[in-house]
Amino acid sequence: MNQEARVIVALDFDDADKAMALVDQLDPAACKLKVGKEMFTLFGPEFVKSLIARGFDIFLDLKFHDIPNTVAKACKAAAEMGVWMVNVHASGGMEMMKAAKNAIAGSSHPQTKLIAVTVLTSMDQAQLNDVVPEVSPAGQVKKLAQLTADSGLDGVVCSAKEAVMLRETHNDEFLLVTPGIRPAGADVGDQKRVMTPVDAIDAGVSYLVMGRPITQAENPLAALQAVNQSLA
Ligand SMILES: O=C(O)c1cc(=O)[nH]c(=O)n1[C@@H]1O[C@H](COP(=O)(O)O)[C@@H](O)[C@H]1O
Repeated sequence: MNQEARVIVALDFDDADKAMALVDQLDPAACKLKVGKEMFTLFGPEFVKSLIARGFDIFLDLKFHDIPNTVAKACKAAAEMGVWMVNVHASGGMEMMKAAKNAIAGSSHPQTKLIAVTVLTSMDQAQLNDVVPEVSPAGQVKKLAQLTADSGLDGVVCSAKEAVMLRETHNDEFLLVTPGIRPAGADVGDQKRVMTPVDAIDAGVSYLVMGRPITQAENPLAALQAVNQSLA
């Protein structure tokens, strides 16, 4: 594969051996990997470092959301682990995002990308309005993406449904990383704002985050290959 891998496989396992059995089948040229709250809480930095040692780009998805000083220090620690990408919640505000960005820039691994979560892909209008009244998911994503760009971050996590709208104001340098990706006919699970891989890339998405459609497939490698072929 000559093109950079666009699929980020979400390793959401409660068992490191099961995760490694999957990783053993995967090629760093064909996908990147995401380590989230479950696996990081269970297996920590050593697990992340073992994946980096195998040549994978790692998105450390811990969605930091705290006061600026705390988030900045957490992001610096993540960058110094050698991860490719780390994230915070955009709703933490500009001061928090700028502090995080500056901390990474001053770390020993300043190339680590920093992106911000806008509105979780598991939220629909009703759930969002329980938290923030009288806004649509698209409206809230637009506002938080602008705040993220103004804070100097590398991009956002959003749903692919918002990609076309965001590409009207943000060029390709601004990364759109989208979970909630489901091949046609796949089980949606708890995701609400979903799209197929091909439609997402056509809409201007930079990277597709895919968990269960690959990790829970009977043949995960074949599932990943089918996605990559559909994008070729
Ligand atoms: O930041 C994320 O990665 C994320 C943000 C978001 O809005 N929605 C979302 O599903 N995610 C993550 O993306 C992955 C999606 O997994 P699947 O629904 O199994 O494909 C999970 O690891 C989630 O934690």
